Amino acid sequence: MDNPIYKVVIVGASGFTGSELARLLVHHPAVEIMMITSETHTGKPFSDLHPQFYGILDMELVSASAVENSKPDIIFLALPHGISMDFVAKWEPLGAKIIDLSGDFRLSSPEVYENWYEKNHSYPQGFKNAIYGLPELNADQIKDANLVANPGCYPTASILALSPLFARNKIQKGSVVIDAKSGLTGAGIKANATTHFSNVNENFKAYSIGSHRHTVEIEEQLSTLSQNKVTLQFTPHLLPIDRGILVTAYASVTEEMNQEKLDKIYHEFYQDKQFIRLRKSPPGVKDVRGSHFCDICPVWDARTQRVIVVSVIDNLLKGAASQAVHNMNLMLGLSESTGLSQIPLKP
Ligand SMILES: NC(=O)C1=CN([C@@H]2O[C@H](COP(=O)(O)OP(=O)(O)OC[C@H]3O[C@@H](n4cnc5c(N)ncnc54)[C@H](OP(=O)(O)O)[C@@H]3O)[C@@H](O)[C@H]2O)C=CC1
Ligand SMILES: CC(=O)N[C@@H](CCC(=O)OP(=O)(O)O)C(=O)O
Repeated sequence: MDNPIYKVVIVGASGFTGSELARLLVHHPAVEIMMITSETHTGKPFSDLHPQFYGILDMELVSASAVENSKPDIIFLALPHGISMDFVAKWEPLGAKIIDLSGDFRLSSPEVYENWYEKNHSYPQGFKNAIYGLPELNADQIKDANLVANPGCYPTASILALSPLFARNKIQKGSVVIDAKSGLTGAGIKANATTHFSNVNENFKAYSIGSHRHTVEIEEQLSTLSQNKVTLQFTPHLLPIDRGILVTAYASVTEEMNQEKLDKIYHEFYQDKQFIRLRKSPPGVKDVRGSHFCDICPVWDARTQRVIVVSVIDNLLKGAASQAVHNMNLMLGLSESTGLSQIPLKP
């Protein structure tokens, strides 16, 4: 018997992660893109907005209201936070599996969400079913999920950098500092004063010090992993590049450490994780650009007695779209790597 072809819908296809989803799904052997939506550009061919798809995906963009009668198997929500939640509330009864790329269902409760996102949550019931979609940590739960909260881009790079140490409770309480840098596509497709060329070009700056919403996402996941409440420092920076995140994480440890021991901890934790590449020298963002890889380099600094871990991802892929496809593969019982074999694009 032939393998089934699953029908997918991309909601918010006019944005950056929506178009990256389309790029991955066009050639995915187990799915067919049945619908792509936009409210602002309804009626236009997708390739008018994203000319790289000319002759490949010229399908017309339709309003999201068309989804209700379309019986999809998978719905990807590539919408801003605060918007996604209404679509989840409306579409959960349709029976399709939903993968939400926004932050609306990533946290432990509506109260935590409202505190960090400074807005009311319109669908608190959704938290009961949502599974945090980081395949390296939660694959078994993702397989059975109907609603997956795809992780944030900074949290993906940060959590993966530190998970092996937290899982074994090797980190000294209160010692973690995460210094993170992101390319501009992390801010979405709509231009604003911060992303204006002359404010970004040849510039480099920190933002949201002590208050970025990804802080609590990282803390919650590492708390669950270590079964201890984690509080950490997280500082994001805006890089004048298109895509890529580089995290440098610093921590003190609870026991005698050396490089060999550190390497062993990381190799054991990630031994069967095909998209984690442990590197001997610090990776750059171009080493993973356009791919689903997360490259990680853990270093022991004997002089300062600290662990320093560098990790890199492509924010639009491992930080968003390819992670969503990885989650879809798990939810559909497909091989995890289906459609995710892109080699990084360098230079
Ligand atoms: N960019 C990144 O690196 C990452 C993004 N994410 C998250 O993924 C989601 C999508 O991000 P990204 O693609 O960058 O965002 P973009 O801003 O590039 O695109 C979002 C799309 O959502 C649609 N949209 C906006 N408002 C509404 C609305 N009220 N109703 C319906 N549709 C709306 C818009 O399409 P239209 O106006 O055409 O309908 C827009 O193109 C966000 O939640 C983001 O936080 C997560 C990880 C990384
Ligand atoms: C460079 C940049 O602006 N990055 C975004 C985060 C990226 C993202 O989309 O995060 P969520 O999915 O959690 O919204 C920011 O700092 O707000």
